[in-house]
Amino acid sequence: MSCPTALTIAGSDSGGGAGIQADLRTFAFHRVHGMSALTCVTAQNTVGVQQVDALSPEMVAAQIDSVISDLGVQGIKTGMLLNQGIIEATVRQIENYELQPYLVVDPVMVSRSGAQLIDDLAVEVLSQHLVPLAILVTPNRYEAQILSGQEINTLEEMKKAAAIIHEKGAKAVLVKGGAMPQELRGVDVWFDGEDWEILKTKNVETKNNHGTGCTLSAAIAANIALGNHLKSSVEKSKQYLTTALEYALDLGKGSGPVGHFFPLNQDS
Ligand SMILES: Nc1ncnc2c1ncn2[C@@H]1O[C@H](COP(=O)(O)OP(=O)(O)OP(=O)(O)O)[C@@H](O)[C@H]1O
Ligand SMILES: Cc1ncc(CO)c(N)n1
Repeated sequence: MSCPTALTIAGSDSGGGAGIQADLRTFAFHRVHGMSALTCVTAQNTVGVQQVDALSPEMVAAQIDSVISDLGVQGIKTGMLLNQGIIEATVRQIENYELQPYLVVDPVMVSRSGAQLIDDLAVEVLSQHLVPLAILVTPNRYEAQILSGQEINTLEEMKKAAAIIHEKGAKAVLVKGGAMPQELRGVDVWFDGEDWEILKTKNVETKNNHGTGCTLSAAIAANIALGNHLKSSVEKSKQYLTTALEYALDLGKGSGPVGHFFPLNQDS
């Protein structure tokens, strides 16, 4: 039996809510074979990130070599890339294997709780060298502020930031509204250079929202691997994420993980 494959280039979250753990669960939900190139290990839980250790850029590149040369790939997402060396290694491999048509970049820099997840130096390299290769880049409010150099408090400012980030070369941009004020929470702005779309779902009232961004970008990569067009991949993934958020798990003392396999949760 053949099966589409998707790759996450991202960090590990020991608490299982975000990072490769969320990505691989999301791939599995979509019946896509999940593969991973691990960039770093975080000691992390629902409350925060306690410690981080990086893998070497060579090891990140080697993992990408291993999976691409043997299994092939139809959808890719990047998550927490941590430092300049890892970002540069990722950029080289994307270019070597001409993986740009499959690449979704979640420019993980600052978590919604405000924790910095990437070195200062790395921000510039990510913005200048990785973002331009992507078919889609999915910044949250804070990341969009950094990438666009503008403050974002309103829907108009989300749209303006999306246009500025699009100028950097990404084919499309989705500015996510999870960290926006209440009335805009759950509202994301899509821009592909021609069309705008405001993706709006209800604001799900829950403190258990750990891994929303990872889950959304992994679902988009899975939908691309399944052969869906980019825009419809984004729309389907937004629906998936919203339901997963409604079935989020009340675990830990902080923000619990979203419920990736919500139909199973429903039965139990
Ligand atoms: N309370 C909410 N209700 C509905 N949708 C939400 C809510 N919070 C976040 N989302 C949605 O979750 C997705 C991820 O957005 P968010 O801004 O949380 O990303 P993020 O900060 O990268 O996530 P992470 O917590 O993984 O770092 C977006 O589609 C956003 O609209
Ligand atoms: C490993 C990892 N990747 C991404 C995020 C962003 O949510 C996180 N908290 N941890």
